[in-house]
Amino acid sequence: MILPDQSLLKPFIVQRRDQLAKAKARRSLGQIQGKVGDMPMTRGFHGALAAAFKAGGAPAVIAELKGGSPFDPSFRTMVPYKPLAEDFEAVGAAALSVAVERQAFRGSYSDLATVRGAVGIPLLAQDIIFDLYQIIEARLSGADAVMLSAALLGPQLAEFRERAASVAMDPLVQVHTPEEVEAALAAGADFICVTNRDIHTFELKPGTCEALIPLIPPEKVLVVAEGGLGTAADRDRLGAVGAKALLIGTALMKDEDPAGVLEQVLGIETEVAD
Ligand SMILES: O=C(O)c1ccccc1NCC(=O)[C@H](O)[C@H](O)COP(=O)(O)O
Repeated sequence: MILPDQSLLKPFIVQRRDQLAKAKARRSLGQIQGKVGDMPMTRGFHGALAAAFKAGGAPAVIAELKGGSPFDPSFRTMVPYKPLAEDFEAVGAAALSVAVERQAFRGSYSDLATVRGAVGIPLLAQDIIFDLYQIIEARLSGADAVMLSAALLGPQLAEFRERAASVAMDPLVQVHTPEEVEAALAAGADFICVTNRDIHTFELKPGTCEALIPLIPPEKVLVVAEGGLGTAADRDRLGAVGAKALLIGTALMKDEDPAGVLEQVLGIETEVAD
């Protein structure tokens, strides 16, 4: 793992490492791996986004459920996940991202299991992944995809991608710089998420998606855009540069009417009663 000393992610990783040590003391990697065969087959996350893009001709939307955010300490949500996930699916989200990391994103594997029981669309487990154990945990909790940060994993990226694919999950590789785009492509990524946010400083740099997406070959890679997005204009603008999906979290979760925001992004007209 590559973790600069000044990374704001550091305290969260220290805590996550501690949780993982406890989880491994209870059940080893070998033990949890042995359980994967008992799990139902995953629902294709990449495939669902590709199909939604093809059907709609505009970027699909991955709606993210999270209880908080490391870059916005004022953001805490207690919205019950089951009805929220059902609403997102009914409105037209092609897939959902569910935070499973406790300290930074205020999520849990139990949140993921709740959402898995509520909807039929595929799910991404949103974690800060630096240990192969987390990939198997995500699979056993019902996730169909995991986010792998090129910045954090560095030369381990290919190994983590392969491990996710080996348990039938779609690895989505997160990038924020031209060098990370290069590293993702060199690691064989066919599914890349360009983020406007620097994961070490938490700084939002609007325009990163527009600058980096054109560097990615569209015939080989399905591209997702994320970070500070949440309007129909974002969808149009990023669709025009080649994004096939947007991942939207804060703009939905901070609003009093998350499904209403999703409707606006998707351009769905709602009838208003007189
Ligand atoms: O993925 C990470 O490891 C990560 C670490 C630190 C900060 C952000 C990180 N990922 C980005 C997210 O998970 C956001 O939730 C996602 O981009 C949605 O962004 P937003 O719509 O701005 O909430």
